[in-house]
Amino acid sequence: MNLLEINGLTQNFGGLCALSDFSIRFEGGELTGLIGPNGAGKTTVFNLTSGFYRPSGGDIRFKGRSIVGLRPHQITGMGIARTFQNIRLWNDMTVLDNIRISQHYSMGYALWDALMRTVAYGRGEQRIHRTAMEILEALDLRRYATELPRNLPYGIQRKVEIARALSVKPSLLLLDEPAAGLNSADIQGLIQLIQWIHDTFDVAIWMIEHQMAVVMKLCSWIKVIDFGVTIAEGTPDEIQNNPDVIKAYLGDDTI
Ligand SMILES: Nc1ncnc2c1ncn2[C@@H]1O[C@H](COP(=O)(O)OP(=O)(O)OP(=O)(O)O)[C@@H](O)[C@H]1O
Repeated sequence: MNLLEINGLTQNFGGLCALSDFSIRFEGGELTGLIGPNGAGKTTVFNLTSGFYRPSGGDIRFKGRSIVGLRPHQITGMGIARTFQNIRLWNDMTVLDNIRISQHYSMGYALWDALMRTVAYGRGEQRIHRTAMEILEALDLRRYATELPRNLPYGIQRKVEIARALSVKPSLLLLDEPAAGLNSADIQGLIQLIQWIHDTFDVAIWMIEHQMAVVMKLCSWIKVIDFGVTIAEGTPDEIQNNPDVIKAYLGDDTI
């Protein structure tokens, strides 16, 4: 059984076909890239996979089950976590609370427990706190636990967002332009971090990225879309030398 299987995914927005007949498979453990020029439909693919949009056509199966029509939190609960192109942290909550809140889908207790502060509630909260601290420790973020995200450098905010996604122990992690807005030193750190996450956790990573150095360094397989249509897929070498890809990006120049 494939971890993720997308077949014939199509998304129309009014008269605009943002994505057409998109298919991909993950067996588990891959580090795969999704690239394409601005407006190609990349984030649409992630929004569909994570339940933010309901597709106009096609199917998305995760661990053998169709997830079309499920709510984002249900999909997260099944094991797909994501980050966003524009960082979406709760700026009035501490870093620790940002991580804790993302895990509440798996609390294992009902509203009643929360209202009555039952033993199950207490245990659930302790487990959430422990997991959050472990993930902060693992990503070397513990010192920021009590800080508000808005007071942190952009590169650290990115890392916190990745930590939050990882804290739900996903089997598939979607990273939407993780290098956006980072300086070159932060980008080197990000490359190392993503590689470390991939080597350390049992997680497949699917990444949208405009920074070719990041994609080419990290991904063993890359899919390219343009105007919602898949125009190429292959290894970094194959993609860099693919004339259709070069044309889509730069006309007649190289990437
Ligand atoms: N909710 C929406 N309503 C209408 N049009 C949308 C919506 N979301 C995306 N689009 C359109 O769909 C197309 C694909 O957008 P998408 O954000 O998926 O592209 P992208 O490849 O992620 O672009 P970028 O690299 O610039 O982030 C664009 O023309 C965009 O304007």
